[in-house]
Amino acid sequence: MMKRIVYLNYTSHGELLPGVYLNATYGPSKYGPLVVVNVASAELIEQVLRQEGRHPVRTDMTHWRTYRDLRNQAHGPLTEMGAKWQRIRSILNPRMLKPKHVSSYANTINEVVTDFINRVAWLRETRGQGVMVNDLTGELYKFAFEGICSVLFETRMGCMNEPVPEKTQKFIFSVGEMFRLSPVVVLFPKSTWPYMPFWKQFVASWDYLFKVAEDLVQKKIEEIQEKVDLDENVEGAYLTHLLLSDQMTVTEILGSITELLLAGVDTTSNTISWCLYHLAKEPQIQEQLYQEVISVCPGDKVPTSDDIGQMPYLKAIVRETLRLYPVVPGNARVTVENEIVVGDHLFPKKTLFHLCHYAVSYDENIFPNAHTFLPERWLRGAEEKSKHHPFGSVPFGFGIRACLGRRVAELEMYLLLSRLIKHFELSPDPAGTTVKPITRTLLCPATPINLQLVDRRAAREEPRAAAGVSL
Ligand code: HEM
Repeated sequence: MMKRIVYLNYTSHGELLPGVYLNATYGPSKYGPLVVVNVASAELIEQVLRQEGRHPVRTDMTHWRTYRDLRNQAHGPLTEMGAKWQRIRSILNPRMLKPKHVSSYANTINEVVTDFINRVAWLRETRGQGVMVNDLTGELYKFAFEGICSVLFETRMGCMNEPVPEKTQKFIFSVGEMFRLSPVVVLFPKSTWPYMPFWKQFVASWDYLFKVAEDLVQKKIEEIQEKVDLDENVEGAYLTHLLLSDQMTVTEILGSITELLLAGVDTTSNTISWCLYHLAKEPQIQEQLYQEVISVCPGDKVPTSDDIGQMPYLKAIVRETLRLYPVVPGNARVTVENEIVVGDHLFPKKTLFHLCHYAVSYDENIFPNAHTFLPERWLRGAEEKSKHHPFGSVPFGFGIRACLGRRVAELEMYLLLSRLIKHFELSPDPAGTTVKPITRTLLCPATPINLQLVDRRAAREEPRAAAGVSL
C-alpha cells in the first residue's frame, strides 16, 4: 500500500480537486512504457529529488528532439540527456547563474524596462482613457521576449515598438504556434506524424525560429570579426561569450540559445502578471514596497543589482507570487538510472514521478493561511520563526537540472517591478472580476489582467496645482 502518493491533484483550472491530495492513495497509472506516480507532499517530493542521479530526466521531449534530428540541429539544455546534457549545462551555467555575471546584465535589462514603462504610459494615454492598461500579460510577454533576447542575442528585437517589426512579429508568432502544436503532436504516435498536417505546421514553426536565431548568431559573428580585424576590444553578454569561448560549435550554440529563449518568456511574463495583479489588490503591500524602493533609489535613480540586494521586501513579494502561482505547477522526473524508494515503496526504473508543486504550495501545515498573499513569510526573521519545509515551494526546481535562467528571470522581475512601482500606483480594473489560474502546460491567467495605473508624479502634482502651489 502506498501512502500519500496521489493521482491527479489539480484540475485544468489549476484548482485542487477536493480531497484527492495528501494522504490519499491513487495510482500508479501508465503512460506509454512508463509507470506514472503523482507525488503531492513536500517530504515525498524531497525524497524523489534527493535521489536523482547524475543525469536527471524530466521527459524525453520526443517531439522537440525529432525536429532537431530531422534538420540536423543540436539539442539544447531542455531536450538533451545524459552526459551530453551535463556537458551543455557545464558550459551554459556560469554566465547564466553566477551572480557576478548576471548582475552585469542589469544595464541591458534596464533599457528594456525603460521601454516597457514608456509603452504602458503610451497605452494608458492612447487606449485606456489616461488610466487603464488592458491585457498586461500580453504586454509583459513582449517585455520578457525583448528582455531575454537582449541578454541572449545581445540584440534589440523591437517587441515594444509600434508597430512591432514584421520579422519579430513572425518570430513571436512561430514561438506561439510551436507551443500550441506541441501538446497536439504528442497525442499521436510518432510513426503517424509525417502524415499529419499539424506536424508540417510544427516543423515550419521550428524552421522559422531557427532561421531567425541563426541570422542573429551570424550577425554577431560578423560584428565580432569586424572588431577583431580592427584590433578593437570585443565585449558582449551571453552570445559573445559563448562564441569566443570556443567550447561549443556554432550549431550547438544555436540549439542551446534557442531553447533558453523558449524557456524564458512565458515563465517570466506570467509571474510578473500575477505579481502585479496581487499588488493592485493590496494597497498596503504596494505602499510598503514603494517606500522600500524610494528609500534605496530616491529621485530618478535607476536600480542596479546592488540596489536590489537592499530590497528584501521586493524579493519577498516575488517569492510569495511564485508560491501562490508556480508557473511550472507540476514538474516531472523519470528514473532512468536506478530504482528509488519513495514513502514506503520501491519504484523501478522508468517510473515517471509527477511532482505536484501547485498542490504542495497550498499545504496549510507548511504555509498557514495558504491562500493569502503574505510576502512577510519570506522575510528572514519570519522564516526563522516558522521554518518552512524547504520543498514546500520550489518554483525553479531543485538540484543540477533546476532552472538555468533563474537568476536572469529574478533580475528581470526585480528591475521591472521596482521601477514600475516607482512610476505608478496600481489598482484593479473597476469593471474587472477575479482572474483565475489555468494550466496550459504553464500556470497562466485564464482571462486578461487589466489594471489601472495612476502616475504617481501627476497624482502628487495635481493637488498642489489645485491649491495654487507653484512647482
Ligand atoms: C519566473 C521565471 C521562471 C520560472 C518559475 C522557471 C521555472 C523552471 C522550472 C521549474 C524548471 C524545471 C526545473 C527542474 O526540472 O528541476 C525550469 C527549467 C529550465 N528553465 Fe526556467 N523558469 C523561469 C525562467 C527561465 C528563464 C528566464 C530562462 C532562460 C533564460 C529559463 C531557462 C530554463 C531552462 C533552459 C530549463 C531547463 C534546464 C535543464 O533541463 O537543464 N527559465 N525552469
